[in-house]
Amino acid sequence: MAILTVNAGSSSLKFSIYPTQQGSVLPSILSGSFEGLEPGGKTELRYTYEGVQHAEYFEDVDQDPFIAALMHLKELLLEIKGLPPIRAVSHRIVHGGSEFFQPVVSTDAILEKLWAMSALAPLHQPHSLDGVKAFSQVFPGIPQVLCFDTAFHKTMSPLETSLALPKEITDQGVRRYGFHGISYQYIIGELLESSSRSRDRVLMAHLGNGASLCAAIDGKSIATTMGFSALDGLMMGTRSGSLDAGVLMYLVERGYTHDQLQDLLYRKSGLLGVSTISADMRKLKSDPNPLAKEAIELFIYKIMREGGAMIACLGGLDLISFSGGIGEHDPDLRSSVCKKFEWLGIELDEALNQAATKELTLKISTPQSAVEVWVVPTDEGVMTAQEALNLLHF
Ligand SMILES: Nc1ncnc2c1ncn2[C@@H]1O[C@H](COP(=O)(O)OP(=O)(O)O)[C@@H](O)[C@H]1O
Ligand SMILES: CC(=O)OP(=O)(O)O
Ligand SMILES: [Mg+2]
Repeated sequence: MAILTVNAGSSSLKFSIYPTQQGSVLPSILSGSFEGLEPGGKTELRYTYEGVQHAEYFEDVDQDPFIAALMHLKELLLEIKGLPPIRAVSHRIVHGGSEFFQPVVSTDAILEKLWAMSALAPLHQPHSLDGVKAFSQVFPGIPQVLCFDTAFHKTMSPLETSLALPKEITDQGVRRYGFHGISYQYIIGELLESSSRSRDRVLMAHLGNGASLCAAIDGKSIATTMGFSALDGLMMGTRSGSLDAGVLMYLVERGYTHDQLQDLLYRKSGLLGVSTISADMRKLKSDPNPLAKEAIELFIYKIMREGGAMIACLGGLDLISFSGGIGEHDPDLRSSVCKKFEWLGIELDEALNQAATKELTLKISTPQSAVEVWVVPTDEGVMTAQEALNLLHF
């Protein structure tokens, strides 16, 4: 028996199949991702099955690229012979709102409530829910488990989640929620196994296409940079991060519609908007255009600025970790961020930093560093598989 996990990120669709045995999740036998899921773009499917890597490229001009990717995944799973029977599909769902803080088995009533939250995470929620619908059709009668990114942050205090708005607005559920929770739950689990300082004042940085920071004490989230929606906090691949609401009023006065604002803030800002070149850190690093450098500098500056607030919430810092596509693969970025926090007594072992690979959770600070620095390759897949198994007990 096995669990299929599906993670619809903002720029990618990741999937894995994990066999299970006597209540345990075994290492994945098939895993892969669709990248470049932008309208009109070229989609790249990479997957590994039984240790062999495969790559395919395709263009779907007439369809939403996420829907096209879901269709390809469906075909791939039907094509590959010898896969163990899928007993559950477990989905990462970005927004659970004020109601869903535990994994649940999907029902029509739950899906309807989650659809209503799409405007709060427009790059994710519709894709995830389309995924649930698609896989209910491919695997009829198989439970579809929904795991929420917001759930990990349920331990945040009312002070942290409150917004200084009139009560009639906050009573509607307008508050800070926080995201990347499935990733943070995995990261803190790795840190708890690896470091004696992981119960102290910990700052986790999830830096992918979407990016956020989470402050944790005793393994629990106490503050995070994303808020009501997945727009808040750090600068991201195509999202602005924290923004003075006065800018929105200025743009509305100049005729911007809701859809134009959504497109501007979620899809055209961040690294892409500032650089005018790309949302992909790899491309920006190799581009001589000064705007690419400017975008990277601003990305790092925002981590320092928001990180400072998180460290104040923690009352100091004992451990910082880097995860996500950028956090795991970019030693220069890690080094630049650590330099900004040198005043805390952080000392990076540059050789270890350069050597950190995607596969290993690794400490990259020197023994005398006042703050431990770790690279933790996050794994939202195994976390969602584990949650499904905990819920369904097979
Ligand atoms: N070697 C690398 N160096 C710098 N950045 C990288 C590298 N590999 C991947 N990335 C960055 O990781 C991002 C994707 O991160 P990921 O966490 O997979 O995204 P998502 O938010 O879609 O889950 C890419 O946009 C790219 O900028
Ligand atoms: C919440 C979020 O931004 O997720 P991702 O980084 O996967 O896009
Ligand atoms: Mg992601």
